Amino acid sequence: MIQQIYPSVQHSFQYELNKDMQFAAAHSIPAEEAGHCARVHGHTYFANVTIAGDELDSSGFLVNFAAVKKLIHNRFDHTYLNDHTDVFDNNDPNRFPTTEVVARTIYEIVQAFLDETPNKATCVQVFLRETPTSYCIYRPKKAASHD
Ligand SMILES: Nc1nc2c(c(=O)[nH]1)N=C([C@H](O)[C@H](O)COP(=O)(O)OP(=O)(O)OP(=O)(O)O)CN2
Ligand SMILES: [Zn+2]
Repeated sequence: MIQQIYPSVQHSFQYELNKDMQFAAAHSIPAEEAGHCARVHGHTYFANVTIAGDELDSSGFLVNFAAVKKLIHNRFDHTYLNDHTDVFDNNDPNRFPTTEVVARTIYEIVQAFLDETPNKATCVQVFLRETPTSYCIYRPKKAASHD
């Protein structure tokens, strides 16, 4: 699915960057309702990460494409997602490695990295395809306004 057009996300930033990547990983969903997905099985995940901002860094990048790939692909490719107990938890449905939770986790990893960069870009969308017929889009809620 790389090179497909993804749903667009509304924002008012001047720059928007998109990084496609894929990783092969196994998982199991530890819930009776998951049926055969409760058994260990694998997918080739396709992720599209959308990052936006107004400021470029000293390389003229919003963020280096390679850094985004390294964060996600290098961490999860050819692994068993349930083993990543720093981000997934077989005892907490909000942290089972479902498409929804993996998409949110990719957002959290990318945003934590961006928060440490000088130009502080924002991850505005993660599109995650798990199978040819199933995908999830995660978009963070906008920070609450206090004025
Ligand atoms: N909301 C969710 N539902 C399901 C998830 C999920 O992460 N979130 N995951 C699964 C399974 O892990 C499976 O990987 C995907 O299931 P499914 O799309 O049903 O896969 P199929 O190939 O069987 O799909 P068909 O196109 O219907 O053949 C299940 N549900
Ligand atoms: Zn699955």
